[in-house]
Parts: sequence; C-alpha cells; structure tokens
Amino acid sequence: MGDHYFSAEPGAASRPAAVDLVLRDLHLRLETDRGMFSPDRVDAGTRILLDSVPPPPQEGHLLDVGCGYGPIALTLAARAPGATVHGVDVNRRALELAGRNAAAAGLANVSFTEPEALDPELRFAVIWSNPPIRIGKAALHELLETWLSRLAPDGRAYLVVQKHLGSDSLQRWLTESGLATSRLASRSSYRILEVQAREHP
Ligand SMILES: C[S@@+](CC[C@H](N)C(=O)[O-])C[C@H]1O[C@@H](n2cnc3c(N)ncnc32)[C@H](O)[C@@H]1O
Repeated sequence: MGDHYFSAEPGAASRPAAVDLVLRDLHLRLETDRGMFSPDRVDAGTRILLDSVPPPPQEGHLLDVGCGYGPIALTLAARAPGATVHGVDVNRRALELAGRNAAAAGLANVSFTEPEALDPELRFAVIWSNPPIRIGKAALHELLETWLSRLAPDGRAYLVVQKHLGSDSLQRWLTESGLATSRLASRSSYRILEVQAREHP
C-alpha cells in the first residue's frame, strides 16, 4: 500500500476515468484511475516527448521505463508494428490498465510487466521514458543506470524532464557516466534528452 503514484499498490480508492491521447499520427482513448501518474489528462511532458522523438526502429525490442497506464509504450507499439515493445512499472494498478489499453487499441506487439520480470538478456534498440523524477536523485540514477546500460549498440534513449526538476544536471550526470547526452528539443518547461548507448571496447 502507499499514497504515491509510484507505489506498488496505490492506496487511493479506485475511480476509473478515461483520457484522450491525441498526436499528429495517432488518437487513443486510454483508461486511467486514481493512484497513478497523471490520471486526468495525458501529461504535457509525455505529449511533448511523443511529438519530438524520431520514428522508432521497426524491429527489435523497444522499452518504456515507468509506463504508467501506457501512453508512451502504446505509441511505440503503434509506430513500430514490427517491433516488440515492453513497458515496465512498479505500480500494479497502472500495469493492469496498460494491458487493458493495449487490448482495446488492438496492439498485440506490446506487453507490460514489473521491472524484475523482464528477461535480463534483452537489449533495447530504443528506450522512451518520462522517468519518475520524484523518487529522488539516487534512486533515479540507479534506475536509469540499470536500463540505459541495456541499450543495444547504437541504441538511443529519449527522456523528457522538466527544467525545474533538474534536466540540466541529469544531462551532465548522464554524460559523466559515459552516456553521451544532448538536448534534442526544448518546449515550454520541458527538455527532451537524447542519450547514446555507451561504447564498448
Ligand atoms: C512520470 S510517471 C510516467 C508515467 C507514464 N509513462 C506517462 O507518461 O504517463 C513515471 C512512472 O514511473 C514509475 N516508476 C517509479 N519507480 C519505478 C521503478 N523503480 N521502475 C519502474 N517504474 C517506476 C511510476 O510508477 C510512474 O508510473
């Protein structure tokens, strides 16, 4: 139990709702609920990420870290029908809804699991994420190190972070950690960071 959107079992009583994800190429109606991130509308940062990123690779494994009810993973799945998309989250209520949203959208190339259930051998051609900044810097760095070190050679990650929540210092930390990172886009208070896989000798 817990009171944060990143709790495994949200304490908030269920109150089902629906939101519209409207992008240039896609319109999805998504079920949401209390006890998860941004249940009343698709987060502005998520929409900016989805409007800014280059088209995903059309094959291989693609990942959304911290998928919530699924807007990012479902967009990946719709834009890359030949790829296998994974969404991971610690919030079980969100994972259940994300699975239902995939079924409702008829997207069969995406699945949602708890992070530890994903095959550790998988390497990802692309990672898209609106990461959980509010878990704190140390936990966030650990989370990003875990997943970004699993980018395939030539893989890329795209992260949306608000400037006032530390996008510049996160960019610096990523680069100092050997993950070359640049700013792909900047819109209102949001920054989209593009991260390259570490080069292995
Ligand atoms: C900013 S929200 C983004 C949710 C969703 N992708 C969206 O765009 O609406 C970050 C998500 O990360 C999840 N999260 C928190 N800690 C996590 C962890 N250790 N591993 C995976 N996901 C985590 C939270 O439960 C939350 O759903």
